[in-house]
Order: sequence, then C-alpha cells, then structure tokens
Amino acid sequence: MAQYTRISGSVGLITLKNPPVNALSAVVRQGIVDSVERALGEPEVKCLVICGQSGKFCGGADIREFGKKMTGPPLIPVFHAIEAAAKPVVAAIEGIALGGGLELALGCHYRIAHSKAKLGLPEVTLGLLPAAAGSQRLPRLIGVPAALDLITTGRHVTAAEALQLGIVDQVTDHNTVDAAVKFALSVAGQSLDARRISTFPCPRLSNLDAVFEAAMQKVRQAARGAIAPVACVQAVRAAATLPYAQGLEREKELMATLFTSGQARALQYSFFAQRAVGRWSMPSGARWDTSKPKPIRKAAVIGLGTMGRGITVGLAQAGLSVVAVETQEKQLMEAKQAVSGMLERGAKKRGVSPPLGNISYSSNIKTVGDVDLVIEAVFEDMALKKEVFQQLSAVCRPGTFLCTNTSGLDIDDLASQTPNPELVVGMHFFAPAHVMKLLEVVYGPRSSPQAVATAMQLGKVIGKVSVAVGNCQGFVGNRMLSPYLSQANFLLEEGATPEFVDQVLEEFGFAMGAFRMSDLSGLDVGWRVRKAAGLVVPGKPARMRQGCRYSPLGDLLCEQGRFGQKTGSGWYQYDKPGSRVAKPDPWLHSFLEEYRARHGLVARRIDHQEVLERCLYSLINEGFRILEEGIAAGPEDIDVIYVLGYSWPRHRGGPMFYADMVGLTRVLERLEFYHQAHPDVPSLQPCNLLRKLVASGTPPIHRWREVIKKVHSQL
Ligand SMILES: CC(C)(COP(=O)(O)OP(=O)(O)OC[C@H]1O[C@@H](n2cnc3c(N)ncnc32)[C@H](O)[C@@H]1OP(=O)(O)O)[C@@H](O)C(=O)NCCC(=O)NCCSC(=O)C[C@@H](O)CCCCCCCCCCCCC(=O)O
Repeated sequence: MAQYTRISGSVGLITLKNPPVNALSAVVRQGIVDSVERALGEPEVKCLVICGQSGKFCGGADIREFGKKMTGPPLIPVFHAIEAAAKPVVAAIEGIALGGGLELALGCHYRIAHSKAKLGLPEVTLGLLPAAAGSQRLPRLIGVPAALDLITTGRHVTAAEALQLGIVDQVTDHNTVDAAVKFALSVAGQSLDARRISTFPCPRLSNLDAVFEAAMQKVRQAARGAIAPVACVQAVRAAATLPYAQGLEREKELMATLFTSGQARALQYSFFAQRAVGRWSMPSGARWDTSKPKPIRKAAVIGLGTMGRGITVGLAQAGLSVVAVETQEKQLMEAKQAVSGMLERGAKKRGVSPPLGNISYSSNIKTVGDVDLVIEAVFEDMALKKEVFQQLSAVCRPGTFLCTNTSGLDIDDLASQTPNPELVVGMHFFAPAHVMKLLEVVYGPRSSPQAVATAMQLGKVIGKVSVAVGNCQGFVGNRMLSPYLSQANFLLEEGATPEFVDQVLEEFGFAMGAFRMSDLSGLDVGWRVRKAAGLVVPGKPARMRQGCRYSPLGDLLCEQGRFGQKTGSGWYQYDKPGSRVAKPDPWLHSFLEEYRARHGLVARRIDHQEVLERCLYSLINEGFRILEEGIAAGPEDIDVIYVLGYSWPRHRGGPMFYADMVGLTRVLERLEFYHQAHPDVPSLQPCNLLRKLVASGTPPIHRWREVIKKVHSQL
C-alpha cells in the first residue's frame, strides 16, 4: 500500500509500504494515485514528499506480478500525474531506487538521496527495459552517453555518482525524509516548468550516429545473444531522436517484445533462483532456517597457489582476519606480493584503503591454532590433502571447521582423517576465487548442519552466491561438465574441428566453447583426474575404457606437452605461452586426421544441431541424475551453479530451465536417438527421473520437486 500522512501541516507525505523492497505492486500503484489526488485536493498542502518504508525507497515494479494478468493502474500514467502536479513533489531516496523505483523518482520534480543510497535501472538484467518512461526521461536528464551506460548495463550507482551525473539534486548524510520535507517547503510556490523531465529536449550530440553504432556494437559483443541490451539501445535512440510522446510509443513497442520473451522469463527465473538457493536443505532434513551458523572472525587458508591467493583476498576484503599458510618459502613470498597487489587494485577501484593488515603470512601450519575455520587449498591430490587434514586436526583448537577447496574429491574420505568429521565441508571456489560469484558448499554424509550453515553464511559474507550440494565425484558443476566434454571430444573423432564445436557453443551463448575453455583452464587438470581414475593407459590409446566409449584425444595432447594457453598450444595454438588469442592449429587438424585413420574412423559432416544436442543434452541428462540422487535439492540449484560458475548464458536460465523451455519430451526423444546411435556412451542414456517427468505429463520446472520427492522417498 501507500500511506498518506500530513507533516508540518503543509507537506503531504506518501510512504510506500510493501516489504521487503516496497515494489510497485497493483495495491501500491493504486495507493500512490489516491494519495497524490488527495494531496493535490487539500488546499493546506503546499508540497509532497514520496518515501519508502524501512529505509528503502523502492525496488521497482513487482517482478512477481509479471506473467500474471495485470491489474491496477499502469505506471506511466501514475508518473505523468505526479510530474503534472501543480505542487512540487520530492522523492526522498533512502536505500534503493531501482527500476520502476528510479522511474518514479524521475517523475518527481526533485530528488534527494541519502549518501548510502543506490540507484539504477537494472531492467536489462531481467530481460526488460525501463518501460515506465525511464528510457525516455533519463537521457533527457543526464544525456545520452551516461544514460546508455546505465540502461544497457543495469549497474547501480552510488548517491555521490548520481549527484555528479545530475540524477539527484541533493545528497544528505542525515534523515532523508526530513531533508526532503525541508527542501520541498523551500521550493513550494516556485514554478515547476523547468522541473518536468519529459518536457526537456534530449541533449544534442554532434556524433549521434557514431555514438549509437558504438553502443550497439558494444552490447552485441557483450550480450552473447541477449536481446534486452539491444532493445535498450534502440529505446534510448528513440529518446535522442523523437519527441517524448513518440519515444514513449517506441519504448512501449520494444517492451512488448521483451516482456513476453523466453529470455525475460529465463532471466527473471534466474533472479529468483539465485535467492532461492540460500534456502538450502539437506536430505537429512536439516535446513537453512533451523541450522544456526557460527560466526567466523578469523580464518586460515592453507596453500597459496592461484586458488588460495584468491580465497585469501576474498576473506580479507570482507574484513576477516586471515592466516595465510604456504610451506614453500619462495611460493610464500610470491603469494604475499600477488595477494597485496590484488588487494591494492581492488581497493583502488572501490576508493578504499587496502586491507593488507588483515592478513598474516606463515610457512608453518601450526600458526592456525586459534582460527575459527580453515580452508585447505593445496594441490588437487588426495594423499596431500589427507596429510594436511591430519596436521590440521592436530593443531586446530576443538570446534574449528575444516573446509576443503577440492573441485571434486571425496569430502567424506577427507573427513575420515579427522576425529571430528562433522566439522568438515567442501568449499569449492571458482577461479579467480575473489571474483567469481559462485561457491559450491559440499556436505558429506557426516557434515553437521551447523558446518554447512557456517560455510553458507561465510560465502554470503564474502559476497558469493552459495549453493549447498551433496558429495559425489565432481559435485554438481564438474560432474555435469564431464559428459559435455566427452561429447565434444567424440565429435572431433567423428569429423568436427575444435573451432566448429566452439563456434556452435559460443553462438548458443557460452563465453567460451568447450575447447577454448579447456585450453584456458589447462588440459593437464583433467588429465590428472583421469589418471587418478585409472582411465589413462600410456601407449595404449584404445577408444574403450571400463566397457564404455572413451576418447584419449586429450591425453594424447597432454603427452605432447600441449596443456593449453599456459604452454602455448592445446586444442589451439597461441603466439606464446600465456597468450590468450586462440588460433586454429594446422598441426591439430593433421593430428585429428591421422588419429581417425589409425582408428578406422571416417570423418562425416556434423551440423550445428548435433553439436548442441549432444553436448547440452548429455550435460542436462547428468543434471537429472544429480536431482534423482538428491545431490542437488532442486533444478534452481543446478541452474545457479551453471550460470554463475560455468558461463551458461544467463538469458537461457541454466541447463534445467533450458530443458524445460525446449520441452522434456523433446530432450528425452533426442537422447534416445543419440543413445541408439552410440550405445557405448552411458551418459546419453536418458535417466529415470527424466523419463518419470515425461511420463507424468512434463510438469513445468517449478513442479519438478513433487516428482523428485517421490523418487527420493522410493530410495
Ligand atoms: C532490491 C535489491 C537490491 C535488494 O537486495 P537484497 O540483497 O537486500 O535482498 P534480496 O535480493 O534477497 O531481495 C529480498 C527479497 O525481495 C524480493 N525482491 C526484490 N526486488 C523485488 C521486486 N522488484 N519485485 C518483487 N520482489 C522483489 C527478492 O526476490 C527477495 O525475496 P525472496 O523471497 O526471493 O528471497 C535486490 O533484490 C534487487 O536487485 N532487486 C531487483 C531490482 C530490480 O531489478 N528492479 C527492477 C524491476 S523491473 C521494473 O521495474 C520494470 C519497470 O521499468 C517498468 C515496468 C513497466 C511494466 C509495463 C508492462 C507492460 C508490458 C507490456 C507487454 C504487453 C504484452 C502483451 O501484449 O500482452
């Protein structure tokens, strides 16, 4: 609702009340209409202030209303009524003014913001554009280049930046509503002619075409197939070239296309999924709302390679005390320098001082005796990790949580090295660990709910989206990646090139195709895992292992020292080791031809559809297996992991959402087709849960849990 009160006799105060973010639901919109009408009708009222309850101005349109039948007054006429008012209306912006919230403020005559407020038009991140006249008013207020930046990126700006850009008129450190009331009284009675943004001409640009061409090129490059950023540029162009009313029509037209698009559905699903994963549960029945985390003030990181350094930076930036341990003195010195550099660069960007003092470095593991939690990040080798866990058990005080940053090793096996396996959980970070948003929190069968709650909470403190998952080889993300990469390799054996496979996957929206990604992460990483699993048999590159089809291509490249970017060659060639520009490699093409000849394989023409279906559907099939086994609690958990950790295009929601969009019946049919063609590839055999979902009438994704529950209860 919107509550109307009178203060100081002559100020009408409208307070938006719709927890948690005062979104503009139908009731709130109606409340604003009624309150404005009332205030304008009361002769004693000289001016109006609009604010939000609980220190939050407004989080924008109510996203939960999208996709449902629209009721209540539409936003544009509400904002026009405010702008047309004969009494000054001042927005008192505390906390947030986002999307429709900022558009509401732009409809007001003046804007006063608290210094800690964040403002922005993030609609693009939901597959939309600011269609309550935001795309038309903002460029008129702050000019085209700045508006293009805010609208196409959706980034939030601080109050200080908003003041500098001209979005707000005043910033206060004190009570914002009081400041707004004072301000409103000071301008009451003055002409409002120059305060109605819709009447402003859009600031002229001499190089208008060039600016829009550059903007379009930039968003097309970054968008990886997303349509909203392109529509945002088109809407701002309308503001720059058309009168306001016509611009508004164009905005409406563009929004109509976006609003009902699959991409908007996917992005809005992703928004809620990222919040839903915080409400984790374990098969034991332990849950986020019944398990209390322990506060972590001091943590230790063991092993300062690439991952350990990133984790140290993340912890220190969040204000924790960190003991950073590396037993190799040379590596310790290098790490100290690297970590300090990362902290300094990060602090410079944020305009704060680097938290260098939060970290103490040591080469002695005994220095971690007084920490609350340890994150082990040594080399991915089970024997080494076991040794570290034994040492930690001896030196840590009772009750210390022991976490491992393994990317796929058995958590329970590690836990068995300690007298308190309930304190052990996995914290699987993604490189670069201080940047990537995802954290897989892995519970073993003996991990206590408190250990899981503590790791989840620590993830939140350091700015991660944490997803709780069960213990199995590769957990969720890497386990699903395995059939995807196998298919990519099989396609090479059958006649494709790395360039073609990558092109198809990149056109789908991945930041990098399977082979460019392998070259970036290092081919030796997977080689080591396959060796440990007994799959690599030197000198015998037979194409079968343990009764299943196996491609030794990656192993053969590694045997030649081709580890990817770091060695200057892998699936592609690079100008020099460390270079990032992948170039097709004639050597690799001849190598593939020789390989096929050696194994009697005849190269055939492979089309886009086959590449996509085999790579994606085998990955999705593994996702269903993961759900079936209860390793992930729901499809949202898998989708968040893939979008945040594996560059799955956000506008496609994630693999499980994508399967739902394609249609489960179709996914099942195509898997059956490919499995028939490749009966020696078990990952193409449709799993039971997928069959069950199809048999039960392919319910929409939000109802899969009902079927999954039945599957679990049968176990
Ligand atoms: C606000 C935040 C920054 C807060 O972050 P914080 O970390 O503090 O908290 P959470 O993120 O966990 O959020 C808490 C809680 O709140 C829920 N929530 C947040 N925002 C909204 C919202 N806007 N609506 C509903 N619910 C919201 C959130 O889900 C959490 O609850 P949960 O239960 O899930 O845990 C942060 O939350 C944030 O960034 N929020 C999103 C802000 C945003 O993106 N705002 C923009 C919204 S879109 C918009 O405003 C559109 C307008 O420009 C225009 C609308 C015009 C509509 C016209 C329609 C015409 C269509 C024409 C088509 C015709 C087609 C046809 O022909 O039929």
